[in-house]
Amino acid sequence: MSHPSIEESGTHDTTRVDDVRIASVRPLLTPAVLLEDLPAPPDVEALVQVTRAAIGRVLHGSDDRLVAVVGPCSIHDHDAAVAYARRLKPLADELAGDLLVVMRVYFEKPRTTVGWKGYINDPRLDGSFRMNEGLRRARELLLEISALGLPAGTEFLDLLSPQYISDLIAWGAIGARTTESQSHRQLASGLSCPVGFKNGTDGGVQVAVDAVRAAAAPHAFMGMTKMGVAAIFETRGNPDGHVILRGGKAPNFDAASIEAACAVLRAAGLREQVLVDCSHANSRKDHRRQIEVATDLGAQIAGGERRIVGVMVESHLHEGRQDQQPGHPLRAGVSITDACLGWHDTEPLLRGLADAVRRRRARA
Ligand SMILES: O=C[C@H](O)[C@H](O)COP(=O)(O)O
Ligand SMILES: C=C(OP(=O)(O)O)C(=O)O
Repeated sequence: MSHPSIEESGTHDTTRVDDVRIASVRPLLTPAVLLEDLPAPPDVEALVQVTRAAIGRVLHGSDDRLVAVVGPCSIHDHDAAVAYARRLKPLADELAGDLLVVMRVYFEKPRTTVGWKGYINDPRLDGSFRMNEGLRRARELLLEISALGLPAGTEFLDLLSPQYISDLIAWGAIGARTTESQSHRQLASGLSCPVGFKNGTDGGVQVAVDAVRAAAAPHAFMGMTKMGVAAIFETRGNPDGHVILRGGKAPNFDAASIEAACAVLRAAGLREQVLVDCSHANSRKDHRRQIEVATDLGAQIAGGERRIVGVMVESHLHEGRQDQQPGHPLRAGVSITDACLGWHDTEPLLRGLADAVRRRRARA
């Protein structure tokens, strides 16, 4: 039997029994240092607070607008993200009577197997994993987008990263691959923003409904304080959890699927409401199908469906996606993860949804 060489085994000390598969440990800056360097100005804090409260009112039925979480699948380029935000902001203002627009500012990507895990994990896109730089750049971007007056939403994937950025987040998501995770439900129970839970990748809605229930309850769990110290956190529970339908083995945005999801919520004694992701398995990963999904949702909303409280759209400056290839510069404003709608299709899509909300209101 051949044994790996000492070099291959990742440690030079063959007597070790702990950390034998840890290749290196590097220092991580503390949240307190980053927040001191890049504090949230009062106007940004106010934007975050006002938006969280407004989303809460939508979820609790006293605001009849539709939450629209719109933006790139993932952030990889600061300037392109700011350029996108500059386009979205005037439209968000124009449609603000009908849509509560939150920009998708996703820094952490859960992968089916392996792949680039996002701007915080690897901001230089080259496997150098400069996470201190990633956290700093993420916070800088959130501050810049918020300073435009546009609130941000993100997926919380890592359990420590919220300490660095969550004060700048108006709406959060727990993804399809982590909705069933106790750790993520505990995290959500202590987050200050409304949190949507995706249905499972197989389409299972029960796990997301269970997550809403779990996150509404208080929990005690281990975490890290802003000063970077291990701590036991005791949470109050998050009353603003909700389900996000993202499709699974089949899409689940049609009226029958909305009813089926609401039946599961009803059985659990929860608010009958869903935010519908036009992308992922609902678009069968074809970005252009998001238009069909949004059109169908618009028809349901215009027909009086009040249980659709929000939509999610993956959209960038330009449509489609691109692979990173050594020696080939990336095209600006094009996704490097899932394919996105371009801006030219996003604008009419949002106008159509706003019109649907107006028609629903007129019926009421
Ligand atoms: O939203 C992004 C992707 O769908 C998700 O992160 C999974 O990506 P992958 O299947 O390409 O790994
Ligand atoms: C990863 C995402 O979605 P899901 O968890 O539904 O796959 C996403 O919204 O970026």
